[in-house]
Amino acid sequence: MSETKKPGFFKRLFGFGGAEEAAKPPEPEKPKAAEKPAAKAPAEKKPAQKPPAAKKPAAKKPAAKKAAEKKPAAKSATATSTAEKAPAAKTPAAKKPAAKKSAAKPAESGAAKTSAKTTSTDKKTTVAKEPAAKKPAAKKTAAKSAGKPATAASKSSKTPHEAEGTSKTFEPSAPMSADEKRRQDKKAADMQPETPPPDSAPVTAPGKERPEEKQPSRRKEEAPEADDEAGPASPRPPEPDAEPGKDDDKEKPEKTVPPAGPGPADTDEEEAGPTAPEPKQLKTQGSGKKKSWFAQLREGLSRTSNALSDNIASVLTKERLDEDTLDDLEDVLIRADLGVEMAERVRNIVAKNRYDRGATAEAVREVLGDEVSKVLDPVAKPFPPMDEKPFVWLVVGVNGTGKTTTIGKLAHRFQAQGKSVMLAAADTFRAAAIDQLKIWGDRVDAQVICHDVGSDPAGVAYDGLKRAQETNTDVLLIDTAGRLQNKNDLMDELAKIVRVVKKLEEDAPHGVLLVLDATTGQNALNQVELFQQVAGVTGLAVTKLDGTARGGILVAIAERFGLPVHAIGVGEGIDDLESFDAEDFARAIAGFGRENAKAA
Ligand SMILES: Nc1nc2c(ncn2[C@@H]2O[C@H](COP(=O)(O)OP(=O)(O)OP(=O)(O)O)[C@@H](O)[C@H]2O)c(=O)[nH]1
Repeated sequence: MSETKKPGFFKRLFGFGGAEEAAKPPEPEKPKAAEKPAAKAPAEKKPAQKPPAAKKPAAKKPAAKKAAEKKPAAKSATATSTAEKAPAAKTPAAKKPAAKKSAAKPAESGAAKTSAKTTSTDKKTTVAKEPAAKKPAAKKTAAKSAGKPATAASKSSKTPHEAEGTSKTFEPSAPMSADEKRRQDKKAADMQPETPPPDSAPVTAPGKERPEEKQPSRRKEEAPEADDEAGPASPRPPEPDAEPGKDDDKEKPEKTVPPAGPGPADTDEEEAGPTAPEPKQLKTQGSGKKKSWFAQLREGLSRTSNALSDNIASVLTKERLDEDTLDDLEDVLIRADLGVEMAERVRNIVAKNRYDRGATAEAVREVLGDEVSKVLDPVAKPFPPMDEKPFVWLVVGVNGTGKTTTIGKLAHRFQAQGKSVMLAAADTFRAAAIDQLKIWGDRVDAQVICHDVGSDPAGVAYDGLKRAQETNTDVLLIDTAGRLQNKNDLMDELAKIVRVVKKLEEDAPHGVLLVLDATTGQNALNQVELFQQVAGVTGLAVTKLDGTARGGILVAIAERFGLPVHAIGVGEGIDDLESFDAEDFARAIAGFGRENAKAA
């Protein structure tokens, strides 16, 4: 594979977020402190940390609790325009000879790639790749929302471009001589690598709000076996303004990767037609020295843990703990998205054990680490064995959370376990989404089943499963769109996919993986709730834990829903998907190094 740059490069080069970071409003939570010294296991380890485990936290501050739990008002679905009915002016992919492309060219334009794809099992189905050969491979508080990260309003009011702060053009202000002009042009050209081309799709933090988009023309196309289903798929609504995952709670853009793939804010892509996005810059597997898992996690969560550690230290200024200090501590924990239950528990333990003596920040972090670990331990579960063949994963989630990327990473991971993998592009909303999956298919050398943009997602899922059965493929990963206008549309679409695949395989889908973006903070809780209702989620993958200050949300999710967390995303690279280790995560978030680690 020829992924050229590591995605983390720009991130590390610019710090988290680069230009975007600079452009965003200051976060209250962070007096930027140097990273805490790692691995400081307190000498007197875990003093009497045996809290009455299920002890109901003191019934104090009910109002506060409510306030904190109150969800950031999910925006109501407001988009009004109706789906366009323009018949897609596409020509069904003609049967083309198999032209398996080298996966080593991710940088090729997707359009070119697309045209080179092998096609056609069925009329409209495009098989983007020959079957991949098996390759063993390699409350009062939230209340304090005033103090809450300057998230919401200020951010959401930004246009993508404002938020990105990236588009730079070079315009001479006055007529210039030819020489000057040449010099200017050269200068501009020299800067190009660091500056996204002005006409490239802006890449912003996923899930960001974007202006209303034009609906891609949608051809009515039904799943082959779905005609007797609940009628044609409801016409696609326009891009909603009010998706569960993209409102005020969204953390500021974490990063801007210069030439980037189809981020969620790629406003122009729909209109631009099926032009493949620039491939994301992936961390090439095996290239460079890969950090240990814990080091990567610790680094990724450093924003969360640094902010938390600093804030904990800042409230523990008195010699003795008093109620005010404990309240402040609780607030700090709630603001870190850890959840009210966790915050209260830690508060109570600290109060119980340390009240008369005062508490050090380190001791509090010890308590926190232990408690977080207890909550996460039961949900840290690897992927199931996937004995069924093909094992069908329906991958769901709000747009921009990292579904497609996670699918690519998973394909790579499953292949490394000796499984053959097929991908189905049932996110037919955007051409770019389909192309993005194809690019991933190329990278991991997996067959991609796709139809045209605007076609019926259930049809794609059906064809994907059929093809996976025919080719004896081990795992089928179905990408879906999460950009539906409202819950009913979402429910209809996902329900139809499920009905249709069940016609071929009664037990399918065998797993429903919800991909959550950790940077969305509390909104992730709403998303779990919604997708649990509409799709029966069986497990979670939590992405973008690298560089977010809101990693605590995973704890709140675990505490509230108890759903298995199969994997976490800690970067954009193909290898940046890790199994979830509760203790490692707990220690990283509490700002400790890992004892006995060969890590770091
Ligand atoms: N830093 C970081 N970025 C990630 C991670 N996972 C995905 N991304 C990036 O998030 C952006 C959105 O990812 P996608 O895979 O396109 O998300 P999606 O849910 O498929 O989006 P739609 O196709 O719009 O529904 C891309 O720029 C990814 O590279 C992660 O774990 N860490």
